[in-house]
Amino acid sequence: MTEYKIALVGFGGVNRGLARLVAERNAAWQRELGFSLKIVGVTDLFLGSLIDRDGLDAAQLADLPAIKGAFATLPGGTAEAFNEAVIKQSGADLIAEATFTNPVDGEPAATFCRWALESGKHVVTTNKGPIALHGAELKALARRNGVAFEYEGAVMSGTPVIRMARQTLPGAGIVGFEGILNGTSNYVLTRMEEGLGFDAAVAKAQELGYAEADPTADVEGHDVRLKVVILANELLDAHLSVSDVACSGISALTPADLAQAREEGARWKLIGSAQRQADGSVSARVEARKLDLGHPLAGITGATNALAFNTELLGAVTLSGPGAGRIETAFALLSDIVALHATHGRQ
Ligand SMILES: NC(=O)c1ccc[n+]([C@@H]2O[C@H](COP(=O)([O-])OP(=O)(O)OC[C@H]3O[C@@H](n4cnc5c(N)ncnc54)[C@H](O)[C@@H]3O)[C@@H](O)[C@H]2O)c1
Ligand SMILES: N[C@@H](CCO)C(=O)O
Repeated sequence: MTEYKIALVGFGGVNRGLARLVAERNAAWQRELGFSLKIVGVTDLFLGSLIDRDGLDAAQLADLPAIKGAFATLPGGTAEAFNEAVIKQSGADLIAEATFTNPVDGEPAATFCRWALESGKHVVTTNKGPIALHGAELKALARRNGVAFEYEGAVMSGTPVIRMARQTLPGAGIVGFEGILNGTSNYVLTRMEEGLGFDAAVAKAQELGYAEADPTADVEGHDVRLKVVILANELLDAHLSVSDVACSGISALTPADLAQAREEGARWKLIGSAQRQADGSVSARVEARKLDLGHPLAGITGATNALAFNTELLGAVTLSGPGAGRIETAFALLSDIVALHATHGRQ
């Protein structure tokens, strides 16, 4: 039986969700997955940090009030976030990185990943910044250090889009994709169609844990742009940078635009897409599109995401599932740990 010692970096919705899952399901994981998790460290800019090599109480962590410096109220805790110490000195062999996505340079999350990988620790992350902006470097660093770097949750939360394509579509000839890749903006469009105002719908998405720390990234398409870069580079072997992807969002759409679309038998959706061109290059974009109601993506509502792969042998292969949410995204971290257990668990 394997016990992974895990440190949580960033303790917002996602890693708190993981702590909740550890509290409730560790015993079942031992039986069903062949491993359990022991949380030995946790650090957060707002809450502080805490290390216990013998293991922290996951239920107590999950229930901790979200007040500034809250870790200082627990034995051995501090109000300061000692990120480097938690990553390097907590005795963890696995780091779950879930701090804010920085769409400009991926920092400081990319540095957290480097610290962990250089110290021979596996990394699982839901943070799009390090992967979209430093993915090749971090994957190479993981390989050099003989550890895993997994990031399934960065694109469609718990819905296994990267692994599904990598494991089941080789040979099918993926030549492009288009999809709804942001739960918040799809939720906002759905609620606006029901009559809620834009600001109220964004506030509700924040309350439900779907939105980025700055929801501008959701509604202006910046979040989808990072996901399109990740998918195109992973699955189309593109070498795209964020600046290669033209991007616009949904903030200019009014209730009247949505109502007009309904009268025309259509719906507005924020679509991220990429396509291999005849010369072998890959072009990609993010934009609001008015889709006929018969389009497979037109019926995707709320925080659900969907992605249609365009393949040479199968035509369109479409996957849909939750695109955001605390527990849903914590599951993505678990799925990454299952994957690394399969590849590195017996070393
Ligand atoms: N919530 C979702 O549905 C979802 C889905 C997929 C991916 N993601 C990504 O996962 C990550 C975490 O999401 P979340 O919903 O938990 O976000 P969140 O805003 O709830 O939590 C992030 C936490 O990170 C902490 N943090 C920020 N900078 C830090 C730093 N420098 N050092 C230590 N702690 C720091 C913050 O204090 C906060 O508590 C984000 O990158 C997000 O884009 C979220
Ligand atoms: N804010 C993102 C989280 C998932 O990456 C969304 O709403 O899709």
